[in-house]
Amino acid sequence: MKSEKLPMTTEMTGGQTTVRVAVLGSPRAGKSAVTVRFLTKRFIGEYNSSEDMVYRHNTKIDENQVDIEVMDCSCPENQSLPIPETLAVWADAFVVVYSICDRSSFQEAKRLICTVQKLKSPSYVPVMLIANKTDLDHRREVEVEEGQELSLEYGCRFHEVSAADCYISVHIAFTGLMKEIVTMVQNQKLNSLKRRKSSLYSVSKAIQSMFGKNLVKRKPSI
Ligand SMILES: Nc1nc2c(ncn2[C@@H]2O[C@H](COP(=O)(O)OP(=O)(O)OP(=O)(O)O)[C@@H](O)[C@H]2O)c(=O)[nH]1
Repeated sequence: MKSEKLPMTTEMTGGQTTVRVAVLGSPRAGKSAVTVRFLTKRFIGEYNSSEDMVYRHNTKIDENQVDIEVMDCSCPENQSLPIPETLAVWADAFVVVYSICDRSSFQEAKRLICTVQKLKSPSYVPVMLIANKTDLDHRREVEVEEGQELSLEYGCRFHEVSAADCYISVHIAFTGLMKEIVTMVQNQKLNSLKRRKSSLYSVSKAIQSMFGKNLVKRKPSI
């Protein structure tokens, strides 16, 4: 994962929201396939996977125009890399992908969820666990119940999908996550606005008590 020079803030300017999502998982779990399927509706069989890739996309979610940035994090074979702190700061949410045909990718998914939650602690971070390659059910090594249990344990979303076979399963999963992030970003903005108004009110009150003037006629509605 190469993530040293990342912009570090979630933005909401005017009606435009930017949400940033990092896609993590074992090598060959299908991170690129899932990401590209969501963003382009297409399944592309093979990707150059030695570099982190940031995809940008603009879409409408619940009447909000949203800029989505998705970082497809590369993962060298046979290595469990630490998650860079810059990536944890950059991302508003994480998608953790495993393959239902590869138990080790499921174990790695558990490690990754645990790590991102620790890195973001004590803040809540939306995490979505994606079990990919359901079209290969005959080679299944991880049962659907195991994915459900893991998601319950860590309080994250869970979807089984096939990037190869089914756009709609990928679309439903990602759209749900996007909606959650947009709502979170909007609530954060609303709360900081409320805090600003209430601190302005406190300053006015302090000035009023110092100078005895009736500077504050009524509490601003927030
Ligand atoms: N049958 C099947 N194959 C898939 C699916 N998704 C991805 N693949 C295949 O799995 C292999 C790995 O997919 P990638 O999307 O490159 O996986 P990745 O996690 O990005 O891999 P790295 O970048 O190497 O870590 C490719 O051969 C894909 O064609 C799927 O849903 N079903």
